[in-house]
Amino acid sequence: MGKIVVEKSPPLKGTVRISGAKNSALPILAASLLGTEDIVLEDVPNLKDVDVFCEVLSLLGADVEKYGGGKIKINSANMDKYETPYELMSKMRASFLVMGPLLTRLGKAKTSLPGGCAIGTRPIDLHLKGFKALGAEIDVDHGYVGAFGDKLKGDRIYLDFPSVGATENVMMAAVLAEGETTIDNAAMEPEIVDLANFLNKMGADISGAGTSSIRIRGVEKLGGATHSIIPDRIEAGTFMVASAITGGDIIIENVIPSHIKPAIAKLREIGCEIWENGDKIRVIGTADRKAVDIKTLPYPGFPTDMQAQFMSLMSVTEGTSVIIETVFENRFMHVDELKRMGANIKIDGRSAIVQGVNSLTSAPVKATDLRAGAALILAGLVADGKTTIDNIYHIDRGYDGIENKLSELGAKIYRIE
Ligand SMILES: CC(=O)N[C@H]1[C@@H](OP(=O)(O)OP(=O)(O)OC[C@H]2O[C@@H](n3ccc(=O)[nH]c3=O)[C@H](O)[C@@H]2O)O[C@H](CO)[C@@H](O)[C@@H]1O
Ligand SMILES: C=C(OP(=O)(O)O)C(=O)O
Repeated sequence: MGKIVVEKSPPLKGTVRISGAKNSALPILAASLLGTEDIVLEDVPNLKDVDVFCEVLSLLGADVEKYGGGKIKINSANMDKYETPYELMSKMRASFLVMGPLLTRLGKAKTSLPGGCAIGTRPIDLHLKGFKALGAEIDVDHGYVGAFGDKLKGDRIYLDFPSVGATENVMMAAVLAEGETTIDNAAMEPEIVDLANFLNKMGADISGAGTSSIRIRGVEKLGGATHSIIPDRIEAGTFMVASAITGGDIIIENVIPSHIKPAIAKLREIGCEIWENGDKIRVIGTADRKAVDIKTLPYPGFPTDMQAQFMSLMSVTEGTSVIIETVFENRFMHVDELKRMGANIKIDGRSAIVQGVNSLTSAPVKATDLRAGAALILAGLVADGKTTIDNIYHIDRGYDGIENKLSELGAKIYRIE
């Protein structure tokens, strides 16, 4: 596995096109197990996570054909396996999203327990609570979790936290259950809406996605669909910060501005100029930035997946910023790496107190998780010298050609073996 090298770069200029959203593509790939006819997905991002998910689908017996250019055809008519092995599960937590579809379509599902990761323990209790409410028996044994139930029955389910994954898994399990299911305190992320739209195209009957109460009326079977994945709001936000941190002037294409409102609002508070025009956003950075405070929250609050990138920006913004992480209990792994580059950050429980410094210096650093990796790239764009980033497989999980896209905007970034 190579490394990414980032050198201090000029202000970024030009236009960048955002890829389809990882966090939509993965649940939609899982949902493709529910249909018995051809499914054609467009604008699927070219990511390691998508490759692994396609491997999982093939292993379960689905036919998966990749055409390039973000187009994938899936047919799950002959899907007959119900077990996902540890080897694939350990590569990507989101593969747990096959549980709901397998359970409701085959009456059984078994996968290895996902375990914790760098950003937190990430339990699955809410997913299991939902499956149980639909009538499934849950069995946890030898590191595997099984869910069994020949005919699921709709029910009213309250999620103690608006978990994105639990909302998706339970919604997918409920589409073929008998009767009506309501998910209360559901997650409201745009990716939930994209998944519901896709399922409805396949013949499901879901209403209320995008609100905190989702109603699913069970149907007998689902067919095929053609669907374009929505743009990745986190990739868009990352490029917005890249323009802000370098004092650049870039146009970001293929973005839905209403999906990324908190990042737009914060960048405006910081002093950047932002223009929204249809599916484009222009971000003009400035050296004269103001410190701001940030608190991550479920959608429509400030996304936890943008916290690390804003931490890099606040590290080189005069004044004191307080960043509070409320979604994951351990999502500050990037702090030590940024400190190695000269950032002045103190952690106090779930808060990071960032005292802006005039400049960062390059250092060999490690991407501890996906967004931490993005934050280090952003810091590298303004640090003196050459920053070498290791463990870049995290970055490849979720960014489609990030170094090519940044290079085209004038950044000095490349990969070495
Ligand atoms: C593939 C995908 O879409 N990943 C996103 C998804 O992850 P994911 O779906 O894993 O995130 P969740 O919304 O489920 O997790 C949010 C919080 O709920 C907790 N929790 C979750 C499930 C559960 O059964 N019990 C429980 O306590 C988690 O530990 C975490 O503290 O939403 C996160 C929160 O926006 C994003 O950071 C991830 O990028
Ligand atoms: C945490 C993330 O993803 P995942 O849930 O796939 O680990 C992310 O996209 O920042």
